Amino acid sequence: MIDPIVLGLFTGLTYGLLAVGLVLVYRSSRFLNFAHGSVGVFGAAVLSQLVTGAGVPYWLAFPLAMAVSAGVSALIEVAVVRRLRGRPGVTGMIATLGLSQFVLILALLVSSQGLNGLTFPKPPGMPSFTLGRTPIGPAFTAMALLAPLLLGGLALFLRRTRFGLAVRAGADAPDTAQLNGIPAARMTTLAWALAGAVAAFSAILVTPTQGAQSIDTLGPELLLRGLAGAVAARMASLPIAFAACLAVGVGEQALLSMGAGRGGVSLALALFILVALLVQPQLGRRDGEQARWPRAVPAPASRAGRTLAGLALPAAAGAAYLVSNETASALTTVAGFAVVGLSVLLVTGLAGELSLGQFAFAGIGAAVSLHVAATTGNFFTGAVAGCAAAAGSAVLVGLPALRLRGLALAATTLAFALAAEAWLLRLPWLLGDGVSAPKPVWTGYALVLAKDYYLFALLMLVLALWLAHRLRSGGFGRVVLALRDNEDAARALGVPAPRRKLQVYGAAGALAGLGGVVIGHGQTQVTVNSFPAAAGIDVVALTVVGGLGLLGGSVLGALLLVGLPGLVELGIFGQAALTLGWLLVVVVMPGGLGEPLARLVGRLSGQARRLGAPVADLQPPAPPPMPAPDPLPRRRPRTDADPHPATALPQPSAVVSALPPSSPTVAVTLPRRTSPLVAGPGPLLEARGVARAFGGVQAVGGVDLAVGPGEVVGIIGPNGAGKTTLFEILAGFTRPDQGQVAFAGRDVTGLSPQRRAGLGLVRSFQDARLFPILTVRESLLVAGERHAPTGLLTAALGGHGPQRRQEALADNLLDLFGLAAYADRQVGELSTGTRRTAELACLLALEPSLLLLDEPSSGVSQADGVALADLLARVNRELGVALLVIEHDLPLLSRLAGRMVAMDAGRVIADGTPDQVRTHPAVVGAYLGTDAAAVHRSGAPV
Ligand SMILES: Nc1ncnc2c1ncn2[C@@H]1O[C@H](COP(=O)(O)OP(=O)(O)OP(=O)(O)O)[C@@H](O)[C@H]1O
Repeated sequence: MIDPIVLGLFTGLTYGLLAVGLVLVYRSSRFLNFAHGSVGVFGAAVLSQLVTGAGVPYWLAFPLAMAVSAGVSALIEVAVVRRLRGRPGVTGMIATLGLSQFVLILALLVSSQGLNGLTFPKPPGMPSFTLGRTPIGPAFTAMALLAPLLLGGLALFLRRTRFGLAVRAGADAPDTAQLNGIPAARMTTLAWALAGAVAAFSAILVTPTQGAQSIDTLGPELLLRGLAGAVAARMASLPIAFAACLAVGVGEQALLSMGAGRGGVSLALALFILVALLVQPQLGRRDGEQARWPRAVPAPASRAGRTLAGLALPAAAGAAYLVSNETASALTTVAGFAVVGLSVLLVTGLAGELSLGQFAFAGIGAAVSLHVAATTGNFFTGAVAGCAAAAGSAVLVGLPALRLRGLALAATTLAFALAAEAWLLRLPWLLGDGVSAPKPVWTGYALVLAKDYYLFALLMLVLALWLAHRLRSGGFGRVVLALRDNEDAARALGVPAPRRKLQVYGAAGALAGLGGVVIGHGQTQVTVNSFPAAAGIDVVALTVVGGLGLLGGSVLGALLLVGLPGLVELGIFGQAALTLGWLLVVVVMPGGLGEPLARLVGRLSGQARRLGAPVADLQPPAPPPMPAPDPLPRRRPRTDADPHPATALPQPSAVVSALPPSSPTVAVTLPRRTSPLVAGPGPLLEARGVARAFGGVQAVGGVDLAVGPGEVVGIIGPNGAGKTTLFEILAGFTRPDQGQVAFAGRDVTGLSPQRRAGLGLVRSFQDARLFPILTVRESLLVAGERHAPTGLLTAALGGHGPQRRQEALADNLLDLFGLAAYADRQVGELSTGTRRTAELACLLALEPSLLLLDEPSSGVSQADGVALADLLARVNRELGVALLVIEHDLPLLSRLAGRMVAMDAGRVIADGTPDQVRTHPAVVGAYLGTDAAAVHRSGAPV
């Protein structure tokens, strides 16, 4: 037993150092650096070259190599990571995946004989001995002696020195650090440099312990072990990350000594990471990221892309008759990768998540298809079973993904991909030691020749393109985009987020399975090597390079990244150039290569059309007047020195709104309800003793509140009183620690926000962000999903029924709310006033019985605020909708509400008519300060 523990502790030291670097980088840049291990390997290659090539003494070469890795890591931060700021976190992770490959190739160029553990320099002067039965070599001894020194030094540096404190401050709160004169950007670079040096340290000492294994073992597998410790430490605490890695090392050796093999270890690691992530779901959040995703390629360009595809298809089919069988095989692989790439297009391009496991699903699809086809003698039954198995696996992996997002999903799927390669796919009922592949038979003709099979692969690619197009372009794609853009807003509009996400993962899994079928049946004998974990990274890379917003992107990417090396012998320099090329595309071309290409074709075909078009057709339609975009509203800061919170601050009058302040009641016609208002015994909404604490803060502490049918109730209270948290509880976004919420006589405490929205309990948001990249019309179509949902199958098969009903509803609302001029504007471009109008139109599309409105006047001009209040009053009067309104603007609220509730420190302190509440001593004391005059200045109700 002593042996695994000793060995485990030694290897754990290495993993621990990797984890320390990962945490440092994560804390400074908020994303997972997949290149971390490779940067260390590069340092090891430099050391090897210095010592064996240039004869530099080992202990001089050691710090030099660490310094080189520090420099490389810092360079990555400056040249790549910094440029990606403001882009979705997924892009950053993809870029570091590319960097990882590129730096590994550079390491091979530096140390051309590779990093063979047997020939790699060992630290001189370090003792060797035997512990139990375990021989401890000089590298292990150096690790045991130097790792604590390095860690101690790092801890002292971070805790005690001015630089170290600045690094931590810059990493934890960059904005505040910047305000305090700390150059946060430089500190981030320093954190990256430190991480790079630590990575080199561990790679230099671990390589001599790796026997004859190659550089690959220092890739994703080693990274995964460091990652396991890092996620156990919530990507935050360096000591916990290090300690967890020691445990990982011991666990790994224990499993190996029990004969679990590499597969068992990979499986255990995957489960460890999954559990570590699930018990701390805050890591799953997007870390406050409001990703700025580029809009999909505009319609004319994508039309041009389709024209291009229309021309390319006959050419690709014709190629079958011109090329050799060998080339046809290579092209078949391109088609297979392109099909798997389409699944990435759905998961990453549409849903905005990074899955590194798509190729593992392809492997599962292939394995099942091969077995079923062989058993039934029918290829098509096999293919369908393969796609279904891949879809099922994707849904299973996607289940935890409902809670894990961003970095967490990437980490889980990487772990899954590695476990699939090392264990799952090796199971005898999947690929085992290899399965022979039956060929499809087409009307009695077996597609045995590579050229024939290539044509079949092409057909499958067209089918996959058609399916992906259907899923992306209709209501289904729109809903998924809405979820990516603003999940809370989508759920508030009744979108069933978990079901929709599982559907995307499932559909993407089926496409990946189809790709696997194409690749698998194209070979004679299929082994795990046909579906390596690294291909999961390649397939993401090729889709991003081709263009995530473009259907043909994965085809273009596959041609370049799979076709080129498959058809031309590139050599190591060629590989390096190709990897650098795709990396550059990821960094500088957010739309990939496909977008400019499609635009070019669009321009050319536009010019061609213009040459033959009558002059009148060439006049572009006049654009609607463009409102000045204003920044998202911020909460009005309130301090003790601001005793007039009830007086609305004058807002910039330049804000153009769809609500003309002078005649709001004329401009908007309210939609008629098609469903009756819900009602039940007693009040419409009733909260009983609801409480919620965050850590030590009791945000809501036992609130009772009732709102009757058709009633308008205002909620006031100083900042931090717990108003928004109460709303979150009422709408279902936050679970109360105690208490119940009933709506229309039904206990809804356990219901999701979307279920409550479906019942008629609908909320708005303080920032009215809605869906920044969707247009106003598209947002209304998403709201229309409540009455006419788009089913997955309907979407895949191209049914238009729900779309037509949604369009009729959207057109009606656009007219009624005077929003027609903005229909095709992206919501993110609109002024706050217009956005609020659009949000209200979306909310009313749901035909609510009760609207929860969170500071509806925030960020709009005073005049627009008055107009908005009048409109809300009409919503209440004409439609019978009850309103519960949080508002700091007391005069505005007084126009609207017949009853007011005041909160302070999480409790209701007054409840009554506006007059009663405003003059209530507790309200005066808590909300307006002790100055009674302030109450009068704040505006008496009219
Ligand atoms: N997710 C959270 N995690 C930790 N603390 C939270 C969280 N949400 C709210 N709080 C804390 O709970 C308290 C109540 O916050 P809440 O936003 O509900 O107040 P509020 O009355 O809506 O304030 P405001 O007028 O500024 O919107 C505050 O101290 C806040 O910092």
